[in-house]
Amino acid sequence: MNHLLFVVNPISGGIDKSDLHHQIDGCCKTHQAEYSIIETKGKNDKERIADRIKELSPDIVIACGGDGTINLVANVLLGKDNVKLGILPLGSANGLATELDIPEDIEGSLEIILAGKTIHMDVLRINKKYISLHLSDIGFNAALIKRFEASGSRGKLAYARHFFATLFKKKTRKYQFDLGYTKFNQRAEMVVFANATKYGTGAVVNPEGHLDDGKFEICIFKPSPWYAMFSLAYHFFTGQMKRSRYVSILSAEELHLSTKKSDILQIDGEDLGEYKKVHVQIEPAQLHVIRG
Ligand SMILES: Nc1ncnc2c1ncn2[C@@H]1O[C@H](COP(=O)(O)OP(=O)(O)OP(=O)(O)O)[C@@H](O)[C@H]1O
Repeated sequence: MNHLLFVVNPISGGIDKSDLHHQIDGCCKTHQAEYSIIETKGKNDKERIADRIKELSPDIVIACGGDGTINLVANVLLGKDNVKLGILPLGSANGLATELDIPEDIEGSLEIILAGKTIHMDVLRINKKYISLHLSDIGFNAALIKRFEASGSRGKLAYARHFFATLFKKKTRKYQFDLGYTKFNQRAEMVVFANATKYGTGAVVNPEGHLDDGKFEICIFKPSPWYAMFSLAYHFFTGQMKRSRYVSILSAEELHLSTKKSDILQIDGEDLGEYKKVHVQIEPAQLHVIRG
């Protein structure tokens, strides 16, 4: 019999989870699966989850929350091929769940978890410390995330307002790219380090990305006039970013990126502060992840 360990973030997405335990109980009974539940506290969670895994030896650990909760659980499961990572998307954006075709309804995602279709997913190691499972970037989008988070606002309208405010103040930086076999300089508004293909909004930044190909993509957004946002939006939402004259996409296994003036870095939706140097390295097949 499978043992499932649910890691529930009680505050993610601002979603009421009062019925979640009941739904988990119903679904696990139907599928004759044993289960345990642990709630995150926002402090020492990695250690508490690792202790529970040691104690229970679960077959699947399910991150119930947003991308931050998935990143937390993934950190504990790295390199453990015998424990699968499941996702119950209960965050505000749920970018990785969308990428893995996991629906946002609880019953639907539990069905997928119990069906057990998996991939061996790569992760990006950033500055030898953080892991990125989905999409990380330096520049425009990270500044937008920081601005939006600091405002404390929610919803699409507020997001659009902050998008335009960031757009009209956008900066460019001269970056040095060192991929080992080649080095070059390029001025850019944003550089994306992409394991996945699209943001939680559905905007496809990296149309040819794969979570399990042993590579990541560097998507370089070159300086553009403000009105280029119309053609960029078209390419984002039709999955044709490779055709944009303002964007270059390169495949890589390792990148040393540097700039003279620091800029904001975000990893899987979390603002990490400002950096002048970013080192990105692919770590292939680190997570055994359940997909739809
Ligand atoms: N019990 C808790 N109380 C307060 N904060 C918590 C608690 N448990 C986890 N956290 C915090 O929740 C954040 C992660 O939230 P997560 O990203 O999963 O959801 P979200 O932000 O609502 O969704 P998304 O990132 O997809 O927009 C982390 O910053 C973590 O420290």
